[in-house]
Formats: sequence, C-alpha cells, structure tokens
Amino acid sequence: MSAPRTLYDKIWADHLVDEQADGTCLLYIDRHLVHEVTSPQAFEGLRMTGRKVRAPEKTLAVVDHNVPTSPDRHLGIKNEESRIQVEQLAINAAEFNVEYYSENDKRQGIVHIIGPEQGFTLPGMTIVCGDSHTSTHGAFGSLAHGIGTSEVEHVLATQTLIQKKAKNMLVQVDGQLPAGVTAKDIVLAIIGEIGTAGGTGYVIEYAGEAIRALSMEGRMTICNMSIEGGARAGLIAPDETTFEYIKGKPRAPKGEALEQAIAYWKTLKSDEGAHFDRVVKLNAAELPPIVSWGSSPEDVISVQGVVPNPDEIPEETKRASKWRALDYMGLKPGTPITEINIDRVFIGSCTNGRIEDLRAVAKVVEGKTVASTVNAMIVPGSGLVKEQAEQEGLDKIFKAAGFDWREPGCSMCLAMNDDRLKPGERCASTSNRNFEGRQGFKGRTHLVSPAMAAAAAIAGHFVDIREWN
Ligand SMILES: CC(C)[C@H](C(=O)O)[C@@H](O)C(=O)O
Ligand code: SF4
Repeated sequence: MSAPRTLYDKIWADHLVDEQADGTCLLYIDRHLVHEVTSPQAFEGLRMTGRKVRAPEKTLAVVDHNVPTSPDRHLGIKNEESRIQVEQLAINAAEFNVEYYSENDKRQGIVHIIGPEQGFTLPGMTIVCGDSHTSTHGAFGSLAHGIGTSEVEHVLATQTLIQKKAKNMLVQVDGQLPAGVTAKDIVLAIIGEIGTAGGTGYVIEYAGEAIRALSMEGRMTICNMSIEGGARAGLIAPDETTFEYIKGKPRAPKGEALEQAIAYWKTLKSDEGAHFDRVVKLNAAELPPIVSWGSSPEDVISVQGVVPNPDEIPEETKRASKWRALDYMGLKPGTPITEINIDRVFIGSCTNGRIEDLRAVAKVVEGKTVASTVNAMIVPGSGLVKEQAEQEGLDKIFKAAGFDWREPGCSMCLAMNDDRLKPGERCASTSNRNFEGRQGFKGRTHLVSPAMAAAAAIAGHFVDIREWN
C-alpha cells in the first residue's frame, strides 16, 4: 500500500513530467488563462524567438483589468496605456490563434469568473494565469495558481511550468454558518487567524462541514483569497455540488465523457490519514460578519467590534505598521465599527462578482434607497453574470435603490480604469485587497461580504447584517 496522499499530492504527481535531485520539477499545465496586463511581453518573447503557442486549445484570453465599465465602452478606451494593453491582447490572440473574448463579447469578464463559467476550469487540472487570484479555480479541486510574465511565456511555449512542491496545509472549517455570515467572512476570519504570511510555502486545502455546505460561488470566494493568506494555492475536493455546477457548461465534457470524468473526479480527495504539515481549525458557527479596518487583509474584526488599539501589540515593527494603517485609514482606536461612515460602495471583483453575490445584494436592498451620502456601484463579474442578473430582474432592484449598474470587469477592485476612489474616500468593498492606494490614490478600503456592503450602502455606515430588516 502506498502512503496516504493529500489532494494536492495527487494532482501534483499526476502532472509531474520531470523531477531533479534538488526538487526542481517540471509540471504539465492543463489550462492557461491570459489577460491583457501580464501577457504582452510573453507574446513578444514568442515573436522574437519565432515560437508558437504550444496548445492554443488549452489557452483562453480575455480583457478585464483595463476595460471601462461604463455603458459607452464600445466607443473605446481614453487612457492610452490601458487602450494599448487591450488592443495588444486582441492582436496577440489573433496572431497566436488563441480564443479571445473582447470587451464586446458577452462571455467577457474577469478572468477568474469566466474560466469556471465556460467549463474551462475542471477538477484535477493544473491551471495557471499571470494573475495572483488564479487560486480561485482551486474551488473545483484543481491546482491553480498565479505565475509571472516570464512563466506565462514559458507556459505559452511549452505547456509546462518549472515549480518546486509546496507544503500541505489543512484549514478545517466545522460547524454551520449563522444566517448573514458568508464565505467571505470565513476567508477573512482565516486570514485574520493565520496572517498574510501564514500560508507562505503552503498549498491550502479547505475542508469541513461549513466548506462542504457552500455553493461553488462561495467556494470560489474562499479559494480566491488564499493568496491574501500568503498561500501558493487553495483547493477544495470536488463533490456533487461541483459536478452539478459543471454540467452543461460550454466546454465541460458531456454524456458518456462526463460520466467518465465524474468517476475520476470522485477520486480527487485527500486520503484518510494523509499528512498535513500544518492544520488550522475554525468553527463556522461562531463567526460574525467581518469588516477589515486597516491596510492589510489580516486587519479584520467583527462588525460588533471596535477599531483595535495598536499599542496593545507587543512587537514594535508590527505596532508601528498598524498605527500607520490607522492613520492612513483615518480611524481612531476604540471606534465602534458600526459608527464608521462610508462614502462609496463597490460590489464586484473575482472575489464577489458572481450571480449568488448579486442575489444576496438584491435581497438586502430591495425596496430600499442608497444613503444620500453614498455613491454605490455594482459591477458584474462577467457578461454572463450580467445577463443572468438582468433575467432575474436584479438590475431593476439595484437601479431603483440608486445603485450604478455597470459593465463587467475588474473595475474598482484595483482602479486600473476610471472607477476609482478619490483621496480620503472610504469604501465598503467586496473585493480582496485593501492595500494603500489599491482602489485609488489615498482611497480607504474596508473589505466585507456582499450583503454587508449592500447594507452599508443603504445605512451610510457599517451595520450588522444579522440585525437587518
Ligand atoms: C494585474 C495583476 C497582475 C494583479 C494580480 O496578479 O493579482 C491583479 O489582478 C490584482 O488583483 O492585483
Ligand atoms: S477582480 Fe481584482 S483581484 Fe480579481 S483579477 Fe481583477 S484586479 Fe485582480
């Protein structure tokens, strides 16, 4: 009998092409997603060396970071740098024979939303993209992670990647989530617990009753933010929820092929007794809705809490950095979170821009009005999410409440287009990063779940969604 293995061990072994004595490995890559920001030099590299894309059918390109989200975006992009990146991807995709979704294609959207939507992302695969949040795809029980531009070139040319194996971490989330508490709160709580460096050198497997109970959307939210916890990737073993989601997706296997695939996918789980180098446990039943207060995703607290006092941190460098964060955020220790007023709300991103997120928002805001002091926008994660939301009439609910309903893209998650905070503006955001300047120069970001962002838009300040009516 061979030793029990983790899911990560299994996918790794199944894709190993070569292993050197020092542990340097060559991995076969099943899927390569490409966006306009990290691919131009990679294609240029191929062009200069006269090489082709090795497996165009395993490569999918889309524009997302730089695209405007205004209704008139088909008129073109004003910012030159953004325009060039977008135009260049169209040129590169055509020249190298790679399927490409332009900003005028209904299938366009954030790269990590369209992969699963198209059935391009499937269990057991190795999936890469020149983007850190590629970890999202791990929700399907695939090994998915971000790569740098030179690696993008390597994968385009060879369909392989040079890697060293990471360690195994298990994050076990038991218990049942209380009403109003979501996948976003789980992952923010995990990062609060392990810190932004806690996952360094690991691939995390999320397991436990609370994870099993999540929809695919919720699982993607969790895996998405693995990178904020420092991990190389995050994954969740596939199950019936996964198979149901995949069935009928454009590129998913069908009929007999699907049955065979599912039989294989069912083997994709960690063996009983498999060794994890680190185990973290959390009880979902005890989790509150969570709000970030600082400039790192580990700076999190319960909505019922107060802004912490950095003076209570024994370690000097950390103390100083958390004071700086409070200064940047314009917050004072001891302020109740529910007394923090906000100026902007951003609902979207590859963390929370899927249909389930928009449904959660609609439920909170239906029949209500955005506070007069707040400017709130909703950016669907893809054209298909937008279409689905409109079919369900969610757009009408949003517009009636005073939300701005936009075209799909990364948008104010990172402010590479015109959607950005003004200096000093405070935003309740469903995205994943709250670094200084992330949503605009001197902008202040609070990371929350979609329902919490929606409620804050109506109230004008954070509220405990559990008490919402
Ligand atoms: C632009 C891209 C390289 C970047 C990333 O890798 O994550 C972006 O998507 C982000 O979220 O900061
Ligand atoms: S939505 Fe945000 S986090 Fe996701 S890929 Fe785009 S910029 Fe990166």
